[in-house]
Amino acid sequence: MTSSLTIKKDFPPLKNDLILRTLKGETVERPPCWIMRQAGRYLPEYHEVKNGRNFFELCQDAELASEVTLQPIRRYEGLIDAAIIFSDILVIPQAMGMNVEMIDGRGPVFQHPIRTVQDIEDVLNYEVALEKSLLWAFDSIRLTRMKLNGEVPLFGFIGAPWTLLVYMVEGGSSKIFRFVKELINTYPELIHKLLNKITDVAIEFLCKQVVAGAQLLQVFESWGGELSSMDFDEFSLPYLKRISETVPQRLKEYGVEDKIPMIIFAKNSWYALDKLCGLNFDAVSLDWSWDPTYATKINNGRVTLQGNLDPGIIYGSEEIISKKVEHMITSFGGGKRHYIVNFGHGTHPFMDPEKIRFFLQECHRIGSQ
Ligand SMILES: Cc1c2[nH]c(c1CCC(=O)O)Cc1[nH]c(c(CCC(=O)O)c1C)Cc1[nH]c(c(CCC(=O)O)c1C)Cc1[nH]c(c(C)c1CCC(=O)O)C2
Repeated sequence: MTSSLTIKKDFPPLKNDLILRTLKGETVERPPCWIMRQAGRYLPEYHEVKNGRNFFELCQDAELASEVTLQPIRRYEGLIDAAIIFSDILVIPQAMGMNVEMIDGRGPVFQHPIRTVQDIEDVLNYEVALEKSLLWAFDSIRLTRMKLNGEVPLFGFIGAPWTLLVYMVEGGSSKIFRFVKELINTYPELIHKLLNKITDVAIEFLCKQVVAGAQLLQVFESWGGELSSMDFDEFSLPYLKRISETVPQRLKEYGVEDKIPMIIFAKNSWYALDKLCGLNFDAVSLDWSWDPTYATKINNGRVTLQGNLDPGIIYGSEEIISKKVEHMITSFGGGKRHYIVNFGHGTHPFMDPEKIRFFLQECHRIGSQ
């Protein structure tokens, strides 16, 4: 078995570095394009590979996970400028000793969610061994880098600490966030200890994904918008800040020479945009609640912006897709600098892959003008 600690230097040379150049702040020929959840259930070839398997079983099989990662890159040949490793944000809670299953039609389900002080203490006392529990993730990244053959760079990712806490406490998806709100408003100090531990694991996991071969990183704060502005400052922002500052330092200690770009996606956290642009991330990904012109003004050239059309446009007509792509790209300043095309959130299982192709083609056409 390969050791996850050694940096492999003989991956195939990168042929498309558009997204990396953009993230360095360079002026480029057109905006790079990728899509959150670009692999998965809307693709018939995904179901063929999944073939009734359990979701986490699929993630943990390097051969199959790398195949699924490559599917959108192959299908939309030349239209997508980055791959994202096929895995899930919930692998961190798993590595922290929690049992999570993915139930079809229901989403993630935790066997024993954190509900009491004792539950928190148990997780705090759990000894995390990433190289053992997530060895499959590093193997999967390494194999995917080989199979990508330098076509496009590969993203590693994590869920941000607050979003992971939500899942660990609610035990799955939620609408009212009753249990996590109860805990943060009853035992804030203990919750901070837990968020700090999740952050430590998240930092380590991001760095080890890079050591295994990830060339850029995205942090998903999908439940950011469930916090008030004041609570975001307390329960999300400090941990995002620590991740953005510590990962580059730790990577140097790991012997990684290249600067690894990092993107933060904090969904519905509109009140935090100015603060997010001031952290040490290279890009901020926006959901569709943002007017690109206003976001560009607030950013004021500090970072690259990514996003942000409502993925729901894919259910619409080609004429309207074109119109909205045009509006998006021009409002982000034409797309030749500091801009990456994406949706404001992930694809849905019901989307027509050919409509997504049309969207990507239009982004190329309009972004090249
Ligand atoms: C919140 C979150 C999760 N996982 C993720 C997030 C952050 C992004 C977001 O906000 O959507 C991140 C994620 N999940 C998945 C990826 C793989 C790479 C890619 O984007 O193509 C990524 C980057 C695969 C997946 N993760 C999941 C699937 C579907 C599982 C299946 O095939 O049955 C996939 C392809 C399952 C998952 N995973 C999660 C939920 C809530 C669910 C169930 C709901 C749903 O089905 O959308 C947690």
